[in-house]
Amino acid sequence: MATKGEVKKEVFESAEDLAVALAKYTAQLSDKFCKERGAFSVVLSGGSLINSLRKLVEPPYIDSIEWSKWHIFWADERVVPKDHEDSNYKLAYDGFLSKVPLLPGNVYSINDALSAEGAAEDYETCLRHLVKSNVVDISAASGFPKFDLQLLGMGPDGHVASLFPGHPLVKENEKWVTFIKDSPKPPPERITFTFPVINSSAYIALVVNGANKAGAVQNALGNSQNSEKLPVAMVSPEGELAWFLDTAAASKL
Ligand SMILES: O=C1O[C@H](COP(=O)(O)O)[C@@H](O)[C@H](O)[C@H]1O
Repeated sequence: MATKGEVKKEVFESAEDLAVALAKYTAQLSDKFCKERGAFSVVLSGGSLINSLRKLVEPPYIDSIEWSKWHIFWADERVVPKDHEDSNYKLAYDGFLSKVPLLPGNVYSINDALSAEGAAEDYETCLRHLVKSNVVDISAASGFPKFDLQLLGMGPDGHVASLFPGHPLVKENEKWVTFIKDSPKPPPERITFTFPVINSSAYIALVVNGANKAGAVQNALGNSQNSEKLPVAMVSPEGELAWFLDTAAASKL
């Protein structure tokens, strides 16, 4: 287990170097949790993160990772059909999941036939079952599910999952999964993990590329003059937080 509250930060010269390091990090944690728990619960966000996972589908990882022990979840999902261009599931499936030998029953996507409220409730119910069957760990400290690894991206405004700056959902502290119908970034209807679920994680990798994100990175990690704490600055897992930044994203640090 990582040291409680440990924060690591690495800056990479290129997107390629970042992807190589992220694959190594993920593979090492997969090995650790598959040995310790017989399962590896992995949470994905959407967006640019998926492209940063591209090295995992290549040797040596494609052959060495125990893919059948992986269980895949989403930190947030847009309330659209799974074959819609805006679907985080579709993005992950096309770019990553379809290229590795996961068990289809271990991929927990939302029920796209439901409303935003219904889909959030349904996803939380699914998580509660998986906690009972020990597929997902539970945090003794918080009582919220404790995922082994959450792989999160961040928007230029500092949002993580679908928790946006200034939105009341950032303060939700009871629900595991909630919904938003007025997302400032389209599409407007989404479901999202709440901060207590994000912050109960054993490990979080925050993966950020690009100069348009440098301000939000500075808000979280640097000496920003901006007193408003962005959602990304509220990411503080029980275990380890590892930042994977390219030089452009780290340019204001
Ligand atoms: O809308 C979303 O945006 C964020 C950030 O996306 P990026 O393309 O700027 O990396 C993403 O993490 C989230 O899952 C997604 O729904």
